[in-house]
Amino acid sequence: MATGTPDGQTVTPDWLTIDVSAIEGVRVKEIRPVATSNGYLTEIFRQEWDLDQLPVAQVFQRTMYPGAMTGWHAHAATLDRLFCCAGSVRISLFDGRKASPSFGTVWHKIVGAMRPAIVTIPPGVWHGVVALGPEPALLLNLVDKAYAYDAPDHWRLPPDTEQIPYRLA
Ligand SMILES: Cc1cn([C@H]2C[C@H](O)[C@@H](COP(=O)(O)OP(=O)(O)O[C@H]3O[C@H](C)C(=O)[C@H](O)[C@H]3O)O2)c(=O)[nH]c1=O
Repeated sequence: MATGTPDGQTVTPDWLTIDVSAIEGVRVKEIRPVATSNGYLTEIFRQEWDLDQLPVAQVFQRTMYPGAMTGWHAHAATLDRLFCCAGSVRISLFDGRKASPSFGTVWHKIVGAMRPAIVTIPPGVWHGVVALGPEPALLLNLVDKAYAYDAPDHWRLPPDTEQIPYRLA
């Protein structure tokens, strides 16, 4: 056999990814849909899951065409809680908080209708989302502070920025 590199472990025996807490404060809750006689029921968020202690101030839906991408963005004060309810997305994160133990870390999570999960992203963590696969992706965001139309808490970097060691594009 030619020399190669062996795969490392990526999932536990019950198929949970093993790199869940790579970035300080980022939480991932995998959710198992309940099969019913006429479809499925999937919970999205419960306070008692203890992902954070913050309110849900607004819920909005982001529709992404196949292949669409949001550039790198971060919030100074707002916590994002992302849930992909149709299609599939890759959420890429970069910890830009100098005081964080995971400062400088890049981490990715693929979620979607086949693998529901809610991902919480604290302020100061840069994120970019890419819609994967042939279907539009529907992303819900349950934020702790409602969007301010006149002064959005929304900071941006280009997808190929030198400041983050991962190219979204
Ligand atoms: C968040 C929001 C936006 N808008 C308007 C503002 C823009 O004209 C347009 C698109 O919003 P934005 O440029 O913020 O879209 P994205 O850059 O894709 O980012 C949004 O979707 C990704 C996945 C995130 O994680 C962000 O938190 C979220 O803001 O909708 C509103 O009218 N109300 C709102 O609540």
